Amino acid sequence: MAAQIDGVFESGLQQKIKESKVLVVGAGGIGCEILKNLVLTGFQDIEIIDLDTIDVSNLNRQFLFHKEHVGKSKANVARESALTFNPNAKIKAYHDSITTNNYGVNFFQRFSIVLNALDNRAARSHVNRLCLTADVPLIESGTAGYNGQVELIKRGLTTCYECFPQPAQKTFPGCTIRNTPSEPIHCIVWAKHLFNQLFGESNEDEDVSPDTADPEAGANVGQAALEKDANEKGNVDRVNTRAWAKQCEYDPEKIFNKLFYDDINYLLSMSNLWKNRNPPKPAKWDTLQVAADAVTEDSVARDQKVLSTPETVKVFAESIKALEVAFTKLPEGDHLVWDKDDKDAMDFVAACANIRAQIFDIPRKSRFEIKSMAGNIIPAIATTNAITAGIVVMRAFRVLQHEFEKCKTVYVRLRVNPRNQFIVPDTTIIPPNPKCYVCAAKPEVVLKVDTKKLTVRELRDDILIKALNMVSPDVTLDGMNSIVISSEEGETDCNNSKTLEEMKIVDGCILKVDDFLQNYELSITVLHKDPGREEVPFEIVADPESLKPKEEESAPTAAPPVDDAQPSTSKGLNGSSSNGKNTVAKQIEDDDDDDLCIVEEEEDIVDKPSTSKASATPGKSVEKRKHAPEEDEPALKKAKVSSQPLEDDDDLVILD
Ligand SMILES: Nc1ncnc2c1ncn2[C@@H]1O[C@H](COP(=O)(O)OP(=O)(O)OP(=O)(O)O)[C@@H](O)[C@H]1O
Ligand SMILES: [Zn+2]
Repeated sequence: MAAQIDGVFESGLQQKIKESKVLVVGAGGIGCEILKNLVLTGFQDIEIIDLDTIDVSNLNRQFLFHKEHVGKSKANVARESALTFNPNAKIKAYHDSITTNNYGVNFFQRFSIVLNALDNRAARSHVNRLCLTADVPLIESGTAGYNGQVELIKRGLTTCYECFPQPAQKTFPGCTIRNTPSEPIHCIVWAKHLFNQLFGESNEDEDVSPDTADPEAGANVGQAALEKDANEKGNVDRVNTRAWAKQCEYDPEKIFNKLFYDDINYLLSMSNLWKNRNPPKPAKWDTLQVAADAVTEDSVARDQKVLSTPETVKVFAESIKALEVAFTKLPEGDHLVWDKDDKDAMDFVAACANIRAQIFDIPRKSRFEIKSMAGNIIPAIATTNAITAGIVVMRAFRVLQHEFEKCKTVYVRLRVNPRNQFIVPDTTIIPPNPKCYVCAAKPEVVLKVDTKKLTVRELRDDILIKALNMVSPDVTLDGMNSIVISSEEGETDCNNSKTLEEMKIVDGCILKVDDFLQNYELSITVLHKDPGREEVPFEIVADPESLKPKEEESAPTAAPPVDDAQPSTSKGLNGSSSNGKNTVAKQIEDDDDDDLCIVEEEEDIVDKPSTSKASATPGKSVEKRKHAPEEDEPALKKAKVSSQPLEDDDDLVILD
């Protein structure tokens, strides 16, 4: 192998490559490329982990996988394929999630470097926290279409993955979705919720019926609304939607009339909503034509054009019947899972979204457009993955040589920038944010929430797990010695449905949160806020200082010393609206210009002999917390779409 021939690499580096132990997290588009690069450049001790199995759709860009591997573990097959390049390498594969408690700080401390090749924010945050605690350098990477990014995360030296707020995945207020949609995406979200109500995992938060608790409807919710009983949550209590659909044997006409005629009439009766909006126009099945002929099976035509109303209604009817068949085949209690690649599920969502759009006079979309919006799809491009993975491994060389100062974040772009760069390094290494809610000396955030409404379960699932990316949080109320949430199964279940107020968690209280698996402690100051219509259910502010009235100019923020918390920037997280002052969230724009030109300005992208001293893995010491990471308890995480702030330059980047 070329990499082992003397003179290809500077000898010190060659030795370090041989001696190092590398963990690759994720064996997908970037992970496969990284693994191939590692074995080809002489790395000999590699571990790779991926929780997934190989899907046909992976084969166009994950070149360690072939047709015969479909259905098999990604990590295991990646290992086998990579070994064919270098049978002498030692590769250990784990078919598992990195967020389980098999992989705690002790596990991470065994590595010289960790290379992330993940596709979701939850797993990235988790690895970020463990690498910080274990003090192992982490190279984080991601691509989105033609854009890519590689950054080093090193405790005390660079920003961590969570130092600055990332734009939250866009969510929409329930009343917009249920009562007053105004954009195609509102109808698409509603249609996905409807799918879940009828066939999927039904979720109280995904109610599709008119919301009489909408503050904008005011006291005057209309005659029809008054006549019907609303339940204590303000939802119109019909028989459970799924039970009702079953009773009427998924009759497309009945379902259509309920959703698009009765419910719309009901909304019309909430007259306050339509004072400054165009009212919706109810649609009744027998006044519509249903296409007589089959809607084209030509998948391109079917995907690209906006279907006529008769065609849409036909697709609606056919997809309901097909989903009914699939659903009734399942064992009692089981449900379907919405998948953009499932023809009937996608047809159903596209048809329902377009019928609702028409009712609300919102532009309708092609199936393809709806699929992209519903599935948050940005195409993965093999070349971007390959370039990005190449940069990851070159960055790994720098890290092994302890040339951290040369590891500036690198962006891969489609077109050269005004400086003629296609691969663009940042100008400086950005130091950690001293107010980071993860890597600061004393991580803290303020949580603004309606304490009369938020339940303990919602605090755990929506805030600690979903928004703050914890896995197994324990929560106590400061000064009261009371356990609010325990990670021990069942121990605090009795609190789950209580509101924060009922738990005596009111304005000004401080919660101490500890996630033993991540070795992560966070202090949360709770501020009560009254509910408002379009407001997000909660807001997390990572810099409590930013909430105080500005009396005097705060001292300018200097580059932070490693372990010292200092005043600085504010950040807003999640709950949807972020008020982060530093957030630069630009939209990724796909260019169609294919004229690529690689111009390297900085030598540090190119491999070059190094003169720096190298040492083995840096000394690490980790404080053990109350639970050993080996204790087993499966960790569940929800995937989130990630994207990050960018540098000062024109285009954006990032990535999942
Ligand atoms: N918690 C986790 N532990 C281990 N591996 C993970 C975890 N979360 C995600 N992954 C893996 O990270 C990889 C990311 O690769 P990639 O972005 O190419 O996704 P993909 O699923 O292969 O492709 P696509 O999402 O485009 O269909 C996936 O193989 C995924 O299984
Ligand atoms: Zn940080």
